Amino acid sequence: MLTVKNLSFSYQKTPVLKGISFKVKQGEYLAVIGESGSGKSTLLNLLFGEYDLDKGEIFWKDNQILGPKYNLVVGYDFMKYVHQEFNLMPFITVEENIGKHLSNFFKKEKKERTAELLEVVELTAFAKTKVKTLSGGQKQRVALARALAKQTEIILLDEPFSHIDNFKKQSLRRSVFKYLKDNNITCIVATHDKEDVLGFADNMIVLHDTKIAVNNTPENLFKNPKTPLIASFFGEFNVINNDIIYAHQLQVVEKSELKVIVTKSYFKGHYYLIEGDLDGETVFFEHEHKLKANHSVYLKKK
Ligand SMILES: Nc1ncnc2c1ncn2[C@@H]1O[C@H](COP(=O)(O)OP(=O)(O)OP(=O)(O)O)[C@@H](O)[C@H]1O
Repeated sequence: MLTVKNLSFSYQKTPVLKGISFKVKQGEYLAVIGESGSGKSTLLNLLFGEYDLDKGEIFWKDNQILGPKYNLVVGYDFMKYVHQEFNLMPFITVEENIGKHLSNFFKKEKKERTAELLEVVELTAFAKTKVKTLSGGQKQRVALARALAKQTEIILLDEPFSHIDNFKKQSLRRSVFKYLKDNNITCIVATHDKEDVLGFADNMIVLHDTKIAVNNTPENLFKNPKTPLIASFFGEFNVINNDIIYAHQLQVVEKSELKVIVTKSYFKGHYYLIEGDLDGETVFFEHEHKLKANHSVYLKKK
């Protein structure tokens, strides 16, 4: 269990995080979301022991995570951290980078483990390629595999798929999160992307204004977003009569009290996102066809 108790931290005078408390069980995945600058990376840095806390405590099982004031070397054997900068060795190959911290004493194990991780991050074809010639997304995958190479109990990932192209992203996510679950590795992921969360995370916390605004399952937060900030993480939404309504929850009907003048249709693949005007306010809803601008339609919540 990871236990964070009443954590507060500031780089200078202004507090970045205040009174943060949460728990993550072994093998669970906690997503940390929040607007840019809300302190997601700072929280991961603190969990890793990179800074000293102003207040509070962090424990992994019985081990207290302490900052540089108490530790000569930052980090613990049971924890790995993949930063936004990957810190790879550019002049050696992908497989050498992944196996960098694995003992040469167990050559066969090292080879097998490296091969397994190359498969997890879908880079088997690049095993012998020098890292300096890789793209940003490929480097990100090497960094992930390297962090997983040595047995770890907990892994911290900061925007882990941000550099990966859309062709690869979905299968890579499935592969990495499956690996983490299968190996009972606790994982804390800071992300802007709902696709990193939905279908994978056990819980998510939303950082806002130095605090945890909510801590709940993605499903509960999606179905019942208490604030526009939470709803905005999941998709386009409207506030109509103080009610938060996602664009996909509105349908066009013959007649209703919500008369909307269409302003624009955006092609989204299997549907169109329609922008309209409802008594001077912009409203978004989904529709299977493109709608003509300036036409009026009536909307109803599904
Ligand atoms: N090394 C630092 N020194 C001083 N202030 C910092 C430092 N790193 C971050 N900050 C400040 O702390 C606040 C939180 O930053 P942080 O990087 O944790 O946010 P974030 O939620 O991860 O943002 P993003 O989503 O843009 O990565 C910001 O106001 C930022 O300017």
